[in-house]
Amino acid sequence: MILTVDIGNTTMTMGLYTPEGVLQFRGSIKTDKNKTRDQIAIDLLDMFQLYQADIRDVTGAVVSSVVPPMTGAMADAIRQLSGVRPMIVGPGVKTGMNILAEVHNQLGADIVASSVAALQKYPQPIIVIDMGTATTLSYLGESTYKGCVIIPGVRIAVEALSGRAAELPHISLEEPPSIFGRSTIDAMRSGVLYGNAGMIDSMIQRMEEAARPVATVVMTGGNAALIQKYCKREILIDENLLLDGLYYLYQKNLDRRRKRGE
Ligand SMILES: Nc1ncnc2c1ncn2[C@@H]1O[C@H](COP(=O)(O)OP(=O)(O)O)[C@@H](O)[C@H]1O
Ligand SMILES: CC(C)(COP(=O)(O)O)[C@@H](O)C(=O)NCCC(=O)O
Ligand SMILES: [K+]
Repeated sequence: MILTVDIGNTTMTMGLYTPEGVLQFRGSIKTDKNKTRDQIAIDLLDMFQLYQADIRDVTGAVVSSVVPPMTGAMADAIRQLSGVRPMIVGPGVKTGMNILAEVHNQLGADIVASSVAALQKYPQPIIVIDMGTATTLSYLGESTYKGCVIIPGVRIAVEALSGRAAELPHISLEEPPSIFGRSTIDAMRSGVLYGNAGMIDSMIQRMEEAARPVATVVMTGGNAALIQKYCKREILIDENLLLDGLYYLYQKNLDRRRKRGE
């Protein structure tokens, strides 16, 4: 079994794949930079117990992280529990994808993983949208990562607004009765939901104008379902995109790791 783990700024998501690539379970736990290695190990054990799987069946593991202080602790915890040394997505990992980036290792490991998965799963050119802590849109064509945009995420934008405007409350993101807010809360909900959806539609259009029209727009991340339903463009939702990418990266690098005796 192959364990895949993505450490994002809000959640750590874990998935267990069979060697053939069938996802057995996917679970997530809140990201917390202050956790010790032991606490992370307990989180892993809990997740396996919850989904009635045995961590000793893990024969390979792969981790992507955009939270550097947690990467080493997660790798250590996986090694302690399964005896497997995880592959860390970063310099030295073969992606099979040409990356047009000025500083190669600056590109987030999560963006690398979901781009690899999108190229494997969908017709090109592709725009991959990750609605996580940050909202990112990446443009892929000719098996090449051509660049991305990074935008404040849906939740952090609305939290910043509530935090900085004395009369604006913290709100839950539910559908307002109409685009015209007639209470403060509905006005904020309308602004956040339709505003983010409109921004996504417009960014897709601008990226297509700057490159070529795309064959696929695919969205993932914790806020994907919330925003996709208000977008005018047809957008696929793929909740497993990032973890699938980690599984593919693991498979692509298997021979290389074997040769190095890892
Ligand atoms: N069940 C959920 N668990 C965690 N975050 C969620 C959930 N549903 C929606 N969200 C929202 O999704 C965002 C986090 O998305 P996620 O893809 O986990 O981010 P990251 O990859 O940055 O950790 C947050 O803005 C959060 O408000
Ligand atoms: C853009 C991100 C903050 C998104 O993180 P997330 O919302 O998934 O937690 C992350 O991919 C990151 O830190 N990237 C490094 C900078 C770059 O990709 O260019
Ligand atoms: K995540």
